[in-house]
Amino acid sequence: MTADFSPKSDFLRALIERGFVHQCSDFAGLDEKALAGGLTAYIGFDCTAPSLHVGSLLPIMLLAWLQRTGGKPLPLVGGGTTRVGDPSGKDESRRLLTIEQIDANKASIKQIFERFLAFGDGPTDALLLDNADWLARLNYIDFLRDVGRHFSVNRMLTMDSVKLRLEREHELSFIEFNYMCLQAYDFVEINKRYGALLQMGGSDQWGNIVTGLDLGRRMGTPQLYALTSPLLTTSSGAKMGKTAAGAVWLNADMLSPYDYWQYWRNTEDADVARFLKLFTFLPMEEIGRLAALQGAEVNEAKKTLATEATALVHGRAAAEQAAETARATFEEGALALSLPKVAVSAQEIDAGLGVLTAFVKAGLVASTGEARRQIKGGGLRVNDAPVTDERGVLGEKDFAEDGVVKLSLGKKKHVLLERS
Ligand SMILES: Nc1ncnc2c1ncn2[C@@H]1O[C@H](COP(=O)(O)OP(=O)(O)OP(=O)(O)O)[C@@H](O)[C@H]1O
Ligand SMILES: N[C@@H](Cc1ccc(O)cc1)C(=O)O
Repeated sequence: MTADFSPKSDFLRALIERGFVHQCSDFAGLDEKALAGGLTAYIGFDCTAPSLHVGSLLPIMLLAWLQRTGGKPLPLVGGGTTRVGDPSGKDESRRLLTIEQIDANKASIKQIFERFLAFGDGPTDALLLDNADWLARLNYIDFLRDVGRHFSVNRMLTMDSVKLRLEREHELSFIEFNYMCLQAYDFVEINKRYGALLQMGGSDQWGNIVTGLDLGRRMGTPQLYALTSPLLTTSSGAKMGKTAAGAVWLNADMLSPYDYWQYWRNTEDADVARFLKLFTFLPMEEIGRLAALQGAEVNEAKKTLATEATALVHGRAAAEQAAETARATFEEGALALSLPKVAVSAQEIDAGLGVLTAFVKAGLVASTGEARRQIKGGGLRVNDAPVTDERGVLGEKDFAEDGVVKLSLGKKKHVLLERS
């Protein structure tokens, strides 16, 4: 769809070459607006959780690219729309959140935008909007008469968010059915208030966004534009942002910068180049060089991805700290595995290997008496934990996953007892 279009504007060029574009209502028209300068665009984020997750990074990066190429980004929190609940891409009705929950979520979501966008009063400075400012005050009858009359229910029934529920005979409540009207109205209102011509979002938002284009046409706005990004999955088909352990949150109090770094470090080989383009601002030439790395060197590219992506969300210092912790942990692990090993039979372990005997077997002390003396002086450790009980017994649990237990005398002498 984008293959035969060569953009003239820096904005669309960056978006297309980095893989951000799934659909656009009018490439040529939007390119012209972007080229003219001062393009204002908005993206909405509902406050359904206390933090955004890596799936929402894609829309945030769209806003960041707009600002970097001379446009004005308007991130919007859905203080109003979250009270209704978007059925797009959802098989089942959402649980309605209380207003207190929504406000708490909103407060903790907001901070993330400041990491990616420069806010202020200048022409390309970002402004944070909240649709509760206009939606919460709407009068039902006035809204139906002024706005509702422009919506065709026939057309609404053809939208994916509605059609999929109807086809599967899954419940779609009236409140959810209204959601697209509110998002469409937002677009018209944001055009009036801030001159936004473009709304972006993930591909699941297409129906809601083009409903806004339609409404704008009927309510006399200038031509509005829609652009969506692909909904990202990893090469193995998992939706980005969700892991078996839960979502990959952006707020540090919900996922530590170290775990966030590790998430990116564990990227599948086939995704590295794609993710470098989407989730870092590294120049394309640098990404080209990293993408060409082969074999074990791919790990270098993954580390760069992890550090750059973490720096954007948590700051450069936290990202470098995470990279350093990962390096140290890895090197200590490698070091441990190259320590001298002494075999102990499985029967001996299963019968209960006394801690004193274990240190004698390892050759770290000459006798159980010496072992006792060392314990009193705090000189012996098992798997880095000081031994305090001379009657202690080493069991299955002490032999870590790879079947070894690390015995240490003082700081420098280590032996691995290996189950054989
Ligand atoms: N994996 C993804 N790739 C691209 N965009 C995404 C992804 N996940 C979410 N988004 C986009 O981020 C915005 C917020 O999404 P939304 O509030 O639906 O969260 P969600 O995590 O997808 O929801 P849920 O997990 O409850 O199904 C939307 O514009 C959506 O299109
Ligand atoms: N519907 C969007 C959020 C949104 C809310 C209001 C808008 O005007 C635009 C977008 C989502 O669920 O992700």
